[in-house]
Amino acid sequence: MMNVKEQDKLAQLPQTTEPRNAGLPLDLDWVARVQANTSAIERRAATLGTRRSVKKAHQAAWLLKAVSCIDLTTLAGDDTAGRVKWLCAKARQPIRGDIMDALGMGPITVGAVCVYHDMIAPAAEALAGSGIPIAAVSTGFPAGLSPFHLRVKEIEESVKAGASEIDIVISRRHVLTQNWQALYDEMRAFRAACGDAHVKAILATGELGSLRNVARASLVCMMAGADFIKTSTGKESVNATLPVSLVMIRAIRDYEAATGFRIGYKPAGGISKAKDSLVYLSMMKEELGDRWLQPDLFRFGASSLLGDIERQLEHYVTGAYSASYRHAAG
Ligand SMILES: O=C[C@H](O)COP(=O)(O)O
Repeated sequence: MMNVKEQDKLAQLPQTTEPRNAGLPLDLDWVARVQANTSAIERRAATLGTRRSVKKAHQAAWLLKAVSCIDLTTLAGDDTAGRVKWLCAKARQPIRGDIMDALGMGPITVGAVCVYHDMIAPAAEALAGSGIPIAAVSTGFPAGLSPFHLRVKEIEESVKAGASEIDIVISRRHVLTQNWQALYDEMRAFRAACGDAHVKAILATGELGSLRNVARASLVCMMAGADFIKTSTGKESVNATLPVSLVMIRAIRDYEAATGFRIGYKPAGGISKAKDSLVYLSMMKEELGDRWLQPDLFRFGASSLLGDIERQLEHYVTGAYSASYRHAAG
């Protein structure tokens, strides 16, 4: 079985804290220069996950790395305090103790728990003392079409209630009409309302019309101070995809090259298989480097990924697959 020495070195990288993105004045010339070569991006995306695979102990280490980067999410109209408390217990001990013992691993946690505003209080109670952050979706999630002052107020209320990460949704219409000033101003206001809480800008890429729009919206949100850019709410008909991810992480790379600020990336929606998480991690490593394999710069927004990862790890330690219903986080 795997022990710490056998682990891939990526699992031992230190947790560090980045200086926070200070943002930039809106640079419309830079925005206008941004293009996206859709066919080249799709060709590159098609190669991801096909060229190399990680096996056995290395795969187990990568899967544990993926677990540490999950924003364990419940965003359902029928969420209850009971469901959120169960999720928080899972966040504290994401992989069963017998599997972790067999792997020779000490305790790990997920990156954060992600909930609607009304579920922050039960999450705060259940996560007390764990150090696991609470992320709250905000600003009229998922459509973002409530009155602007209420969207700002919602952020303030969620921070007051105990969320240290706020996942805002942008106004898609500002992107579709190329109104970059309006998008920038909105994002600046959301960032200001967050105070010390970190802000993830959800672009809802499935509704932005083109990869070029995704690239430009990513850049504008970073200029306006986003700490993370995130693909989707999980509620659009198309959520996280590899082509969209390539566009967004290359925008992150360009922004770092120009400003020195490292922005986090959160693919979200529809990522439910362990093998998909490995593709995302290897894409981050290849495109941005090892620094983006830490939860302060990379998260999966996922409600059911953890269950499949636990099932694969159980297979690794026992040689047998159990039924997926036994891994209820799936
Ligand atoms: O931000 C997280 C997403 O809402 C989760 O989407 P999912 O339920 O498809 O994993």
